[in-house]
This record gives sequence, C-alpha cells and structure tokens, in this order.
Amino acid sequence: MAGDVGSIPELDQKKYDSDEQVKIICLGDSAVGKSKLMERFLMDEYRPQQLSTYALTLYKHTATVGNRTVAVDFWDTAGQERFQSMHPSYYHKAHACIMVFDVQRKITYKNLANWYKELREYRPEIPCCVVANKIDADLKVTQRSFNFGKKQGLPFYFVSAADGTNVVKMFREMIKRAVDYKQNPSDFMDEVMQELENFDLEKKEDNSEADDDGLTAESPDVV
Ligand SMILES: Nc1nc2c(ncn2[C@@H]2O[C@H](COP(=O)(O)OP(=O)(O)OP(=O)(O)O)[C@@H](O)[C@H]2O)c(=O)[nH]1
Ligand SMILES: [Mg+2]
Repeated sequence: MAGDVGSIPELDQKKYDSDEQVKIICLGDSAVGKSKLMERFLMDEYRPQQLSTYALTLYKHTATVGNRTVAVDFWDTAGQERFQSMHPSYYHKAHACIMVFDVQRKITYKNLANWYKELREYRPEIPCCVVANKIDADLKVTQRSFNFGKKQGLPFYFVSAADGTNVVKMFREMIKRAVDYKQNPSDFMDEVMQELENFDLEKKEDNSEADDDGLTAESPDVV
C-alpha cells in the first residue's frame, strides 16, 4: 500500500465518521484465509472492490444492527502482511479488528502477538477477536486450547472458511461490536478527534453569524 492513499476516492476515510459507516480490518499472516473468510461471509453479495495498486481489497456489506442499517467496509490486504507490518492508513479509523491464524501452521499463531502489538499502537481500544481458521482440515484441533488473547479478554472463534463453520456468527458479532464501539468510543484519541471536529464546526457557525452582521472572519478589528 504505497503512495498517498488520501488521493483516491475509495480510500477517503472521512466517510467513517458518519454514524452509518463502519470499518473492520483483518490481520494475520499470509495464507491464513483472511480473504476466503470474507468471501464465505459475503457469498452472494460478494462484490469486492479491488484496489490492486494499493494491494488492498474493500469488501462492502450492508448489515442491520438493532433497527439500523449500517454500511460495513471490510478491509483486506494482499501482500503487505509479508512485511509483518501494515501501512498506518490501514488502521486509521477502524472500528473493529479480526485477527486470523491457521490451525495447521503454528507460526501463524505465534505471530498473532506481533499483529496485536501493532494494532494496539494505532487503535488502543477497538474491539478485536482471535479466529482459528481451517478447522475442517483437522477437527481434533478444537479440543486444544489457544490462550493468546485470553488475558486481554479477546473473544475466540474456531472457524472454517471452507465449510462455513461459525463464519456468519463471528462476522455478525464483530459487526455489532464495531457499531457499539462507534456509539461509545472508549478510545481517547477518537474522542479528541471528535471534539476537534465539533470545535471546527462551532467556529464555522460563529463565523457565519458574524457574516450576518456584515463582519467576516477576515474583517480587521474596528478601532
Ligand atoms: N482447508 C481449508 N483451507 C482454507 C480455508 N480458508 C482458506 N483456505 C485456503 O488457504 C489458502 C489461503 O487463503 P486466502 O484466503 O487466500 O488467505 P489470505 O490470508 O487472504 O492470504 P493473503 O492474501 O496472502 O494474505 C487458500 O488456498 C485457501 O483455499 C479453510 O477454512 N479450510
Ligand atoms: Mg488475501
């Protein structure tokens, strides 16, 4: 994801400030099944928007949470995770994170700690879960315990993108948590940014009132 992502309309992240939009990111090593999980969840409505120059795919989904309709953008990378690090704009304004590993490859489980560390540098408080994928390949694996994330209280799911086990359940719960988080952000920086935006709006309103009086913000003080 090189280059100035702010300059392409699909990646204009201001839309995620609106109540009706949430952004959910997916993290994990290459080939753990991130893309297949999203494809499995979206199935029929599967219309990914490929932004190949930026090695990024946006999967768009419309969800109903309570009595509200919410547009969900799932962000998925192709390739950048090989460098074990994501571009900061990937994390920017994300409301939830799905961390995936492959039950058949231990290293992908070990690497969760690195992914989680990087996530928390950018998004200290967003809801996150741990997903053990490919359980269809070895069902016995579900009897083992995978403790990463327990200390942080992260929900854990055994899933299979291949046969669909738990996929819808996991995505629905994460969408709900993303929406809840958005309504009650506990993330200090989120609140600061919101305050600044409100402050900016108030200032603009003040200025327009001044215009009614025949004074503009640029008017020199009358002495
Ligand atoms: N048996 C099994 N194979 C799976 C499952 N999910 C994904 N795979 C296979 O794992 C491989 C990688 O899946 P992807 O979804 O492309 O993985 P990814 O995490 O998006 O990989 P990158 O795009 O390289 O980061 C593919 O060959 C899939 O068919 C699963 O639940 N079970
Ligand atoms: Mg992929």
